[in-house]
Amino acid sequence: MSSPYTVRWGILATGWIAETFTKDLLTNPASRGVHDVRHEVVAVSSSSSKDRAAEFIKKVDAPSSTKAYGSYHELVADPDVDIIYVATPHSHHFQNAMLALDAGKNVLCEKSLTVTAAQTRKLIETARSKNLFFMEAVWTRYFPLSIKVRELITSGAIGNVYRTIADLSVGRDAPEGKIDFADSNRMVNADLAGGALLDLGIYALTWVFQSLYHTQPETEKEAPTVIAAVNKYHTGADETTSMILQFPKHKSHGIALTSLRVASEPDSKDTAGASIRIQGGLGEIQVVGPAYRPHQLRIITKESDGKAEVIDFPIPKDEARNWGHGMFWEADEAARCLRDGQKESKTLPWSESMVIMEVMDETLRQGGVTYPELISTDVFDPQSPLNTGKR
Ligand SMILES: NC(=O)C1=CN([C@@H]2O[C@H](COP(=O)(O)OP(=O)(O)OC[C@H]3O[C@@H](n4cnc5c(N)ncnc54)[C@H](OP(=O)(O)O)[C@@H]3O)[C@@H](O)[C@H]2O)C=CC1
Ligand SMILES: O=C1OC[C@@H](O)[C@H](O)[C@H]1O
Repeated sequence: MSSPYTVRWGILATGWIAETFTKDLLTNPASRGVHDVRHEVVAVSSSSSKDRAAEFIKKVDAPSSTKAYGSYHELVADPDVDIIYVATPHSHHFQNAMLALDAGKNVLCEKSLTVTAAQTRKLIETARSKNLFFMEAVWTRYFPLSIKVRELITSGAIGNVYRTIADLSVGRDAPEGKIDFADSNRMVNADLAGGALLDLGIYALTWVFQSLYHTQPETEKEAPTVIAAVNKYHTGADETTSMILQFPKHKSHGIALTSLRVASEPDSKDTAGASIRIQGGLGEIQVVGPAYRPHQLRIITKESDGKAEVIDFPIPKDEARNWGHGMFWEADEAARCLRDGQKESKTLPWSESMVIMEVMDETLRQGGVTYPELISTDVFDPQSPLNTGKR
């Protein structure tokens, strides 16, 4: 057997998801049955300080040879790095991903990809013109569970899919009209592109798009129209957003829901029912667990007489590190694309990221949500405070 293709990662930012993703990178791929690719973490950068990057390296138990940088600029200039993982708040994604692409680096960028569709367009154009790999890190798409759902749909297991209802909401309602996040928290802070839609609604949309758009034959791809209802929080960010997406030619509807007030899973024990229901003429696929990290499918078809076939999808753990979150599958996808010279992932192509961003743009427009110029401009500025960390 040939040796696995190795990808050398540079981690941009040192927050919660950077830590989770990097720990996944450091798991043994064999623990999830993967033998064709592997990952090395070669450098970490923090806009706060070099010490913070060094602490992060220790915390995730990365090799001692991993380089610590005190600036994003140094990271993107490192010739040993093949691909940069952008793990800053949404507000920063456009400038940070541009910084990396501009320096000739491939990029995996956290969700939501950008604040505006125009920013996403600019990133795609830049990746294309520089012949670089670029992908939105919607990790859920790469789960074996998601692959199974797409297979079930395209094989006709539930007939034509006419409707998908998907919800990702976290119940953080608090007294006196407040939400249980400090106003400075990235979940509600407009300066960090906070709000339910960009942070959580993207997952509800992911399920609508996987089931009603991605699975459409290439020649029949149809972008949806959207009607949205949006409640705004006092910070200006959206707190509850509901969208009806219509795909007229396909006669299908997607209902994507998100809220910071009510919970899609009030007790986290699956008793509230499936957070995603994909409904076809011949049956239904129910996706159980939070929309970002579901763990079970229930397939109910007319043929099975209403009896559900239940399939569990546990997240594999690397026993040696006592870790496994599920973000490694998207990293494996990025590695395979790099190995095969593909500049975009077939599982989440640039065109689809673009249409999703357009739906989010339109939703925010209908809801009257606007973000500051610094974070919504599509003019790249290497010296933007978003790149230098001078806050
Ligand atoms: N895929 C998933 O499951 C998840 C994805 N996410 C996504 O990851 C991104 C980051 O989220 P998360 O890790 O929770 O955020 P954190 O606040 O925990 O971390 C963000 C990091 O970005 C850097 N940063 C740079 N400028 C700022 C600034 N002005 N304010 C705050 N942070 C700044 C900091 O790193 P430094 O100081 O080192 O530069 C900080 O640690 C978001 O886009 C979010 O949507 C988040 C959670 C789960
Ligand atoms: O991507 C995410 O998934 C998990 C949520 O808790 C988090 O807020 C969000 O950023």
